Amino acid sequence: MKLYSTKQIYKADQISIKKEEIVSNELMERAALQLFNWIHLRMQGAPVKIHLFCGIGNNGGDGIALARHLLDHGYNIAVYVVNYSEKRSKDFLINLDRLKDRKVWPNFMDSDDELPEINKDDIIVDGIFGIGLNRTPDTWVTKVIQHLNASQAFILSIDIPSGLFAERGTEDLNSVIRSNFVLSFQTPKLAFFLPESGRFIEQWEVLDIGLDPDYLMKTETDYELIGKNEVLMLYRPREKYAHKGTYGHSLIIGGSYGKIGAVCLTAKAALKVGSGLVTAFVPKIGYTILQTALPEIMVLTDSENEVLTSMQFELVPNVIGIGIGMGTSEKTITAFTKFLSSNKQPLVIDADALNIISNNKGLLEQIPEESILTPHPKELERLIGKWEDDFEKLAKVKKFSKKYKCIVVIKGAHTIVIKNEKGYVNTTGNPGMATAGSGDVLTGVITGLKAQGYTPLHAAIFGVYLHGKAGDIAVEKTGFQSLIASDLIENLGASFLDLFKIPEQPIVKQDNQ
Ligand SMILES: NC(=O)C1=CN([C@@H]2O[C@H](COP(=O)(O)OP(=O)(O)OC[C@H]3O[C@@H](n4cnc5c(N)ncnc54)[C@H](OP(=O)(O)O)[C@@H]3O)[C@@H](O)[C@H]2O)[C@H](O)CC1
Ligand SMILES: [K+]
Repeated sequence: MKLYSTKQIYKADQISIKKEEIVSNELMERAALQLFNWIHLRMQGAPVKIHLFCGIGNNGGDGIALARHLLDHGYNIAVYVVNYSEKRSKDFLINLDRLKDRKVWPNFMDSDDELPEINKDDIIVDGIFGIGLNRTPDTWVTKVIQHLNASQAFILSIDIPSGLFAERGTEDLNSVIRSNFVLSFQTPKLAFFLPESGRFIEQWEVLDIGLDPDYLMKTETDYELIGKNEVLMLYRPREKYAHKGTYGHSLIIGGSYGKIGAVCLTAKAALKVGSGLVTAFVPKIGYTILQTALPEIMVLTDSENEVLTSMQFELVPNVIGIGIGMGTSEKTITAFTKFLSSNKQPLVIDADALNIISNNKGLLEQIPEESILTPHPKELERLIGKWEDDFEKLAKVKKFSKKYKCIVVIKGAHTIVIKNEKGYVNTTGNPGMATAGSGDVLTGVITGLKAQGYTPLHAAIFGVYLHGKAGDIAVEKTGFQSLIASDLIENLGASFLDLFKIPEQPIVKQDNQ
């Protein structure tokens, strides 16, 4: 699913209005009707108090128009206008008049002296600010927002939680509505998926307000949301006459005393996603462990017992996953530096390999084009430096990806894969996956996919999705706390199978049955 920017949404509005020869408040009416239908379907006329807090722009206009539909259907409403500016939008005013025609006068709030009482069993509709927010709200508006947050009532936000910037960092996090549900028009906003802003959104859904399909289809976006439909297009079916050589050879380089388990996880994950052959290159101490734990793989060893001191081998793998549990001893740093100067194979670079590179940025010039880097937040910071907010982080990673011609996997609740100017936001995964070895498994998954012939970008996007899905399937059986990295590996098969599951259809009973 494409994630359109606010600029693109405003443009889509203009094009739709022109093409369909409609006036702009018809779009607002569509938005309000969609909101109403969503609420009505769930509430079925229940006499719960609904407080609608509306700003003076089009987000507020949506709220005022929604209030009219709720009123017409007998809902118990109270309408407030958070009067933060004199510049009321045209469509807000049209809808305010329509409401007044029904003898409803909203409560105009100009300060926080007049905060209304809200019960925890009431519902709040949040239409104070939408995507037009362009500066931090005034102190009194922030106090209103805090009052709503403190009420414990269910908060339904229109388009975006009020106070949250859709495309830049929010300076004052106290001025943001904590939404239980966001109904977002036409596209979810990028802010919903980033660690600092995503926490304000419990759930979201997109409402289609029929913006020009032609424009939406043709328009390229900077970000895409990756779900099942997107990865199904990437899936490469197996051929009947294939043999193990068809699906490539993954080499996993890593391990040190006490960290051979990490290599076990990576190597096994590479096998489990279908790499034809997997070889691990580890210090001698890993030999028996790997041969015992994973009879399906081959093992090469360094001359040293506890750390890697040379990374030389004769085989020619299709891809190398490197860094897992490797440590950063002097000898390993020297070996890794030498390896980079002669290596021509595609790389998936993780953990200590990233840390070594962070300490010697010149090494970045030596990584092959289209290598995949898989840093967690701390590793990323060592690599690109500190950032002010999540949006600056994304901008910095894009620049980094372009400069070093690599793909960066920014690990997090919504892992984002960046290649040049474009970002792919993953939708699978859960907090149970914040556990030891989860990243080692991801490195194995991406390496194993790359070995089979997926392009580096597709291996990264698909790998991140499968890894998260395996976690979602596993957590159903283990719960968040008990999920461990091995559970992810065990569920990679189920994660593939899930791609082809047909969603269950609701059973519709006929009258004569
Ligand atoms: N295609 C769609 O998705 C449609 C969306 N709709 C809804 O429209 C809003 C966006 O509406 P807009 O009027 O552009 O913006 P807002 O309602 O978010 O804000 C109104 C104005 O408030 C001013 N502003 C911004 N920040 C502040 C602040 N901190 N304090 C005070 N005032 C502020 C700003 O105007 P200025 O000229 O003063 O800068 C805003 O313009 C979208 O979210 C949807 O809900 C349409 O209804 C249908 C199509
Ligand atoms: K809002």
